[in-house]
Amino acid sequence: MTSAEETQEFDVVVIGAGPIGQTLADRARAGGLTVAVVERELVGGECSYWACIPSKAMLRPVVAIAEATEVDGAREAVTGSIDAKGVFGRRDRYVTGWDDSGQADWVGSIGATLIRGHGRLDGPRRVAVTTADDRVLVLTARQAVAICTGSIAAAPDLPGIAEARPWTNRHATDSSVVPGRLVVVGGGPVGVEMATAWNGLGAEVTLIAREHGLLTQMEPFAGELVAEGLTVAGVTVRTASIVESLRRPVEAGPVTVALDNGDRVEADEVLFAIGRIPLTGDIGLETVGLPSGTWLEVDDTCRVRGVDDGWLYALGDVNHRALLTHQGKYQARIAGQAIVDQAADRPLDLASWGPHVTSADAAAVPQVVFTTPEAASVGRTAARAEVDGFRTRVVDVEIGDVVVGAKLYADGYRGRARMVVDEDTRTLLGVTFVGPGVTELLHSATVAVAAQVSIDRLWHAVPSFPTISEVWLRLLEAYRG
Ligand SMILES: Cc1cc2nc3c(=O)[nH]c(=O)nc-3n(C[C@H](O)[C@H](O)[C@H](O)COP(=O)(O)OP(=O)(O)OC[C@H]3O[C@@H](n4cnc5c(N)ncnc54)[C@H](O)[C@@H]3O)c2cc1C
Ligand SMILES: NC(=O)c1ccc[n+]([C@@H]2O[C@H](COP(=O)([O-])OP(=O)(O)OC[C@H]3O[C@@H](n4cnc5c(N)ncnc54)[C@H](O)[C@@H]3O)[C@@H](O)[C@H]2O)c1
Repeated sequence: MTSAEETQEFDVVVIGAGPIGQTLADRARAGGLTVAVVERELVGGECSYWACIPSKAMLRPVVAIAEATEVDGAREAVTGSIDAKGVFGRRDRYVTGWDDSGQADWVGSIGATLIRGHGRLDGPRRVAVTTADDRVLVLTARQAVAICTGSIAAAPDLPGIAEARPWTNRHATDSSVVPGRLVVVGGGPVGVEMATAWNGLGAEVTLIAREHGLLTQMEPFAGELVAEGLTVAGVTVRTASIVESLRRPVEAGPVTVALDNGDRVEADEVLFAIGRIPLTGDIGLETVGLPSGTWLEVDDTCRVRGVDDGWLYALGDVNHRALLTHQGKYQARIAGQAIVDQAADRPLDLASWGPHVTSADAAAVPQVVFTTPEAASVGRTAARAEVDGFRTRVVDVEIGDVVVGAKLYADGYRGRARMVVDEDTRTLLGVTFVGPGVTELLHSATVAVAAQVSIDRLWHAVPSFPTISEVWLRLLEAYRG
């Protein structure tokens, strides 16, 4: 039982202080609302400590070296091997030694109240927080409760999995020891990025993907070029391979990974990067009539479906719209505006691309995979556009053959770009770039897709010479024919 003294009232209660919960708190505070943010582990969430930030801190040195070796004259200056200690030191700085006091201070600096503990819904508009010393504090929310609890790595139910003690994204991003041999299972973004990072750090890496290619959410050529890049870098890539069991008979000994074709791969560590499961199993969803442990289905303002009065929001990974930090933060900006406007009795504008609708979740999600080569995409793939019923035309260019800026960027540049055009509106449905140095190019495509810029107007967006951006001209020329 909780006593009346343990109850506090706020306009908004946010469960989970990852990047998405923090962004929502910021928007609600900017709109003058009172906000409590509940966090049970580290303020900053998975992204700050075991995902985006440490992985990119580790990948950047690997990519920098790979790029230098693609430039005649610079290549000769790359001697010796990567300094793993230096890379780990760099990562440790970016994760602030897994100390969240800076981010906790930031929550205070915006005028939100940080409450440390495990949050659970306790009926409509109520959140019960169990603190580390087992006190229960009840928070009530006048306007909204936002579930921003994120996700954890999925673990397969395989014989020998417990004794194998597999790595998840956590060990893959916080280990300061380079295993001699590492098996990475999963050909998605985590798998290919971690294979790139640990191979660059000196591990002998085998990447095992159950599908026929890698990065299957992107255009097929993205996975093909990334697989080629991994192979050239020394990674053994095995696609269409299923892990059937694991064995680590001696605790300090190697682990053996058994594949469906009878092959065995021995390694010192095995990383499972096979997707995520939502952290919704122990957050009191049943107290508001929702099933627990599932992804939360939301409308386009990120309100959870099936909840009366629309007071419950779910943002970021938990709603499974796009498991990306930037897209979850976008949802938080939109939902935050909706919560603030509703509190002020202002009507919501629910038109597509309006201020209270996360239209980009469906049409313009950008993603960069930081491999060598980099893979960057926004919007629909050609296959997706076809399934969605668009009348499309698809144009491809080999970047290294036709873009002078790319040739100058890397001798023997290998990369490809694709533009998927909606023939009825002559606007872009999706764009993909794969190649060295394309990451910073992606936002130009995101602007074109989200703003529905017509092909005819794109001719007036002149790329600087000689940059990789001139790929836009080559795509337009290919479209014109
Ligand atoms: C290895 C890896 C690399 C990635 N790289 C990128 C990248 O480069 N770019 C990108 O955009 N995305 C990347 N992602 C995805 C990105 O990490 C997630 O999309 C992002 O972290 C989602 O943010 P979130 O706030 O929803 O969840 P999280 O970051 O997981 O934060 C959720 C927070 O809620 C807390 N919490 C959970 N349950 C409770 C509870 N009951 N009570 C209180 N607190 C609770 C957790 O402790 C956590 O702090 C990567 C993912 C992985 C695994
Ligand atoms: N740079 C980035 O933007 C970035 C980097 C890392 C992760 N992320 C995001 O984080 C999320 C998680 O990434 P992820 O790569 O773990 O998941 P994912 O779901 O994107 O890819 C997992 C892959 O593992 C495969 N798989 C599933 N079960 C398997 C099994 N039992 N055995 C073998 N393979 C299996 C899937 O078919 C899939 O190809 C993704 O949504 C991703 O977009 C983004």
